[in-house]
Formats: sequence, structure tokens, C-alpha cells
Amino acid sequence: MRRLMTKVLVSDPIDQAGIDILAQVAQVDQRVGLSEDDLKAMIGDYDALMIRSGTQVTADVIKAGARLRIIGRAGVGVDNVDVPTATQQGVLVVNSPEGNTIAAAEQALALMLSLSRHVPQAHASTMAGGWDRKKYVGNELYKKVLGVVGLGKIGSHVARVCNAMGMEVIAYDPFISADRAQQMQVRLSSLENLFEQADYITLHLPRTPDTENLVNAELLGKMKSTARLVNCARGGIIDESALADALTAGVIGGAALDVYAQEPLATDSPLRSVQERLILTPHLGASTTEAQENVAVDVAEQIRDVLLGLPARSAVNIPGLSAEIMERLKPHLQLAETLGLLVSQLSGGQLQELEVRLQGEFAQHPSQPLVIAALKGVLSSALGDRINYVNASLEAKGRGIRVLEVKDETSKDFAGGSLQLTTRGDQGGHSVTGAVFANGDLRITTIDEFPVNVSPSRHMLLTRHRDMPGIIGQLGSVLGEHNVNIASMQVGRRIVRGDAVMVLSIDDPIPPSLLVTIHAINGIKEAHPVTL
Ligand SMILES: NC(=O)C1=CN([C@@H]2O[C@H](COP(=O)(O)OP(=O)(O)OC[C@H]3O[C@@H](n4cnc5c(N)ncnc54)[C@H](O)[C@@H]3O)[C@@H](O)[C@H]2O)C=CC1
Ligand SMILES: O=C(O)CCC(=O)C(=O)O
Repeated sequence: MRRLMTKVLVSDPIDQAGIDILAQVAQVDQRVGLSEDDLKAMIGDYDALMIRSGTQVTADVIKAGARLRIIGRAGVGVDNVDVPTATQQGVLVVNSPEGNTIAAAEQALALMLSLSRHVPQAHASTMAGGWDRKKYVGNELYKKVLGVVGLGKIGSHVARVCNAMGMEVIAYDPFISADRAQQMQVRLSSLENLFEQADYITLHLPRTPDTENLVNAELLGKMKSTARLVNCARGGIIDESALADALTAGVIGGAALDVYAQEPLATDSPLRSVQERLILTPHLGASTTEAQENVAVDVAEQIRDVLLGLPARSAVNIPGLSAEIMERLKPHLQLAETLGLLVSQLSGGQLQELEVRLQGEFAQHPSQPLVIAALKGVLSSALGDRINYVNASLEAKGRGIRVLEVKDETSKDFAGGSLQLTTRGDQGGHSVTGAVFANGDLRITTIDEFPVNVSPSRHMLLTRHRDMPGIIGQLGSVLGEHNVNIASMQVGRRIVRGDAVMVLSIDDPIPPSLLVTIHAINGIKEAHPVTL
């Protein structure tokens, strides 16, 4: 098959430093300003898409991306990407969680200061020939109360700077502990209290179904008539008509916005008719030279790495699987995936349950990545390349596979511990155990209840048979007659002349007709060809 050239589409303005990194591994096409239909028509040719906030990556766009492996958002917010659809389609979404933190925080500070000192209005008036020193008397931030809504990366930086400027900082963030807030010299408050007490309010939370129109007429009505509101987070968190009314009626002292419910801001937005006390900027929070270089490099490096088969640092849709963990647990993840592939081929049929048992030292590793890797292995025998770390959990859920996770730290079978996968399904259940030996060497250590010591190989044949003379010879002869070369063989049994398993590593796959012959050998109860 002809190998297609790796291609990356860049559909928003991205700093050249990022483009240069992508060009190390792919053909890079820059096409800014595409409509959704244009994007849908061309995305099928691309392995990766790199965007900022301008491109809407809808479900239809993602579904049209037959080759698409990764979407890189050069910034923080991924609300312009349909992440659930990307996850379902196995497309990785990465962002740059910290590259523009300082830029966005400084934009909020710039807007607070501009509001306090009427900078844009005074500038416009002076440029127009005026010299009005009375109209533009302002306020100091010093000793005023700042209310920060959302005390994450950007909110914390704003809080730190404002503390240093002599402001008293209070915050509302339901996911931050009082201890953490105290370390930042910030007092936590309820949302209502914050709106009642603050002289300045700055928003630094994401837009979610819970935060949509969070700042509505009722909350605006609680603000001091002199208080000012800044939003450099996301549009849609403030009800824009209610804000326009509150400004026009003098309910609040002023507002400055960088982000809007719909971008670009509609020409007939009620905000555009507010004459006084309002400053609007066109989503410039991340628009500094430094931030644009940071986010472009951060995301381009991740796209490059993923296209080279390496993990990404900031994957949005594979929780718990950072690049650091993928690197550290590489052989353990490989083992989990291999055992998953093995046990699903032994089990056949529809699985209802997968038990992932982390034994001994294995129980000290984070379990989530190992469970994801095991599921990837289990599902890939049925779904092939379509399954990956991104969609494995979701696909398992969709197929009704219940996942049980057990940690047994007391087990002492191997120095590094072991991992056992057990399936239950419509054709019964099977169990396999494996371990990681020195130098990352993988071993299969039990199959069902039988101890073995086998290195996984690409093609294998596993049998369950009666432990009696002649079976091994017969099987060897049958394989030889069909020109299937045996690389290694091992038998595991618990009771002499009871049941036993045989594990053969073979150089070629077993054709279906040969399997029928193997099943016909007297004493063979099960025979499972396995491809790993
Ligand atoms: N204007 C611009 O150009 C930029 C805007 N942003 C936006 O700024 C926002 C904050 O970004 P970061 O600080 O990096 O994110 P972050 O994830 O570090 O912080 C967000 C904080 O919001 C809190 N939060 C979530 N739901 C909340 C709720 N209902 N009420 C109060 N707090 C809540 C979270 O607990 C978290 O501490 C995001 O919406 C991001 O998209 C980020 C960069 C540039
Ligand atoms: O790409 C941009 O300029 C917007 C940045 C932003 O809003 C974000 O990173 O969340």
C-alpha cells in the first residue's frame, strides 16, 4: 500500500515557531478563514489540525476527518472543539494549559486599570482635540476589594499581582480548598457575597452549562453602584443584555469585556450601544508575542510527537495519561495491552466484565492508565486500529463491559508484581497474568489457572488439553504437515494427567482449516490461535 504523506492543516493564525516545528515531520498547509463546509471538504486529507479560537471544530468536521489523529488548540479553552465527538472518534485533543496564562491575566489587569482611569475615553477625547481633566477623574485600586471568580491559573496570577498592589482579594471557586486560598492570601466567599462586597470583579472560570449566564440581572443587581466587572475568560458567562441594561441604568460602575457569547461581536449587539463606562476588546487576552510563541511551540511539539507515535503532554481527552506516566510505565502499559489482546482472543464472544487485578508492586502504579491500556488491548481484537487510548473507556462503556479494578498489594509472586486480567462473557471466562521482568522484558505467567513462563510473540497457539502421552507429538506433526514452524513451546499443568495448557509461539498464523484438524486431535479440548 502506498504510504500517504503526513499532513497538518493550520486553520488559524499561528506563530511561525510552531509552523517550523510541524514542518519537521509533515507537510503543513496554512488556510485561515475557512468556512465549516470548506473545512469539512478538506479535513479528510489531514492527519492533524492546529487551531486557535477562530475555528469551530464541530462534530461533522471531526467525522469527516477520516485520517485525523490529533487536534491541537494553541491556547487553553477547547470550547470551540467538540471534544466528546473527538473522543468517540479516537481523535486526541491537546491544548496549551499554561502558555498564555500571564498574557490573559495581564489583559484583565490592563482592563481593570483602564476602567479605573478611563484610559480609552480620555485618549479618544484628547485625540479629538479635547483637554478634559475633570471628566476623567478616576479611582485607585489600592485598598479596594477585588473579587476573583475562578481561582485557577489565571485567577491566581491576578490575585497575586493585586495583593501586591495593596488590594484585598476575595474569591469564589467551589473547587479550591480554603487552605490553598489562604496560601495565596485570598479569602474564599460565596458568589453572592463576592458580588455584594467587591469594588472590582474579575472572571476567570470556564464556560460550561453550569456557568452559562451565571452573571445575570439578579447578580448584577447585588453589585455596588460603583463596582466594575471584567471578563477575560469566556463569553456567555455574563448575560450581555442584562449587562447592557445595568450599565445604561447606572446599576454598576463599569465593565470591560474581552470575550463575548458570539464572536466576532454582532454589529447589533446591545453592548455596542452602551455609551459610557464600557470598554470592549476583541478577544485579545492571549494576543502577546510571548504567549503566541509559547502556545504555538507547546502545541506544535505535541502534534509532532503524536505524529511520531510518542505521547502528548497535555491531552484533554485522556485523563490520567500524561506523557510522563506513559514514559515511566511504558513496559507496564505494553503488558496490559498485550494481556488484553490475549485474554479477549481466548474468551471470544461478547464480554460483559473485565477484572483488572494489580498484584504486589503493580498495585503501587496509577491504575487508570493500566486499565485504559488493558481495554485498548481487549477491544482492538474486534475493532483494530479504530481503538486507541482516547476512546477505549468510552467504547467499553458503550458495549456494556463492566470494568472492575482490584488492588492486591499483599501478593508476592514476582519482585515487580504482576497484572491479571479476567474476563466474563457469554462464552464463559478466561484469565491471564503477566509480569515485567528486568530490562522491560514481558512475560505471560499464568493462563487460566495454569502457571507458564512465556514471552509474548506475534503468532501463538494456545490449547487446553488432557495431560496424556502423545498429544504434544500429534500437534507438532499436524503443524509440521501444514508448514507451520514452531519457534517455542511450553506446557503448563497443575495435576499429572489432569487438564493442561500448551503455549506455542509460531512463525505463521494458523489457517482456519488447520484449526479444525487441531480440534479433532483426541484429548484437545480447546485451541485458540492468537495474534498479538
Ligand atoms: N481571553 C483570552 O484570550 C483567554 C481566556 N482564557 C480563559 O480563561 C479561563 C480561565 O483559564 P485558566 O485560569 O487557565 O483555567 P484554570 O482551569 O486554571 O482555572 C479555572 C478555574 O475556574 C474554576 N471554576 C470552574 N467552575 C467554576 C464555577 N462554576 N464557579 C467558579 N469557579 C469555577 C475552576 O475550579 C478553576 O480553578 C478559561 O475560560 C480560559 O478559556 C484563557 C486564556 C486566554
Ligand atoms: O487563541 C486565542 O487568541 C484565544 C486564547 C483563549 O481564549 C484561550 O486560550 O482560551
